[in-house]
Amino acid sequence: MSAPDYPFLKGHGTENDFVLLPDHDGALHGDVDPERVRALCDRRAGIGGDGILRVIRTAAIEAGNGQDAEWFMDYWNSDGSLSEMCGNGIRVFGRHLALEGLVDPTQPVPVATRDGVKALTFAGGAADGEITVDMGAPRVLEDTKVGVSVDGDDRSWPAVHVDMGNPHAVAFIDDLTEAGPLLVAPTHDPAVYPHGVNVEFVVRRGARHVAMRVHERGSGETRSCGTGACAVMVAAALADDAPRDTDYRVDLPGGTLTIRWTHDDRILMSGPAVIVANGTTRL
Ligand SMILES: N[C@@H](CCC[C@H](N)C(=O)O)C(=O)O
Repeated sequence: MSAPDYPFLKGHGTENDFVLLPDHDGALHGDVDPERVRALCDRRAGIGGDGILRVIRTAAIEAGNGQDAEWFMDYWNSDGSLSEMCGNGIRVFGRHLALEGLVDPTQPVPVATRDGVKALTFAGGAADGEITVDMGAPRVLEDTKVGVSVDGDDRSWPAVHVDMGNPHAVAFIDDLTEAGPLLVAPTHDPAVYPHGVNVEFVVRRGARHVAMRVHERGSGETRSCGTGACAVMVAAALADDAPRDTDYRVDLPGGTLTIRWTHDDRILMSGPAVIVANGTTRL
């Protein structure tokens, strides 16, 4: 008997790339488990991606319990671990729902996640324009420290601890190359981050304009991280004593995101989201 063919799509948001698994009622794909996630995300033996977005109805997944949204973003990192939230992923997820006619892009679209419901607003139609996500309120916690080792030289920096539903450590540095190749996770205080942390390295580019690199928990260095860009904006706005409702431009290796911290303490993240392929997989 041949292996079943499962439907998948591939998409990205500022080159943070994902394999989408449409599994609307939780019955089509069988188990989505860490081993399968790693196989699908493998860039040589699989389809390749920084993570998996299972597209499932909130009613069909326990993590969706009590959330008021039809669709649940079941996000997995490429190493098979779960995360509470993915800022680029949720825009790609929304683009897919809109393209398939599963939601109405002329209205705000609620999407349930492990960090609660987020609302998506589409600037263009289903297929075009940026998508803005209301990411909710950031939590700024006590400062901490991160470090890397570059050619045997140990470097460390103070870091701002920002929780965007998932954990972040934001370090301001002088030059983005200072952080080295980021092939392994930067050192951090395990007492502060018992479940690991996403680490952002940031430089100033101008007024309300920064650039960053990120080492993501569970995925390694990626071309972009939406929650990371939000954490960076919060750290920069605090350092600048910026008034609320000011837009920051955040440049990442894979593109640009615009982030606003509103007067009512919400973070709005705007950026592109693209579906590039669909097909079937035996994985
Ligand atoms: N790339 C994502 C964040 C994905 C989750 C992260 N690696 C974690 O483990 O918290 C984004 O765009 O926010």
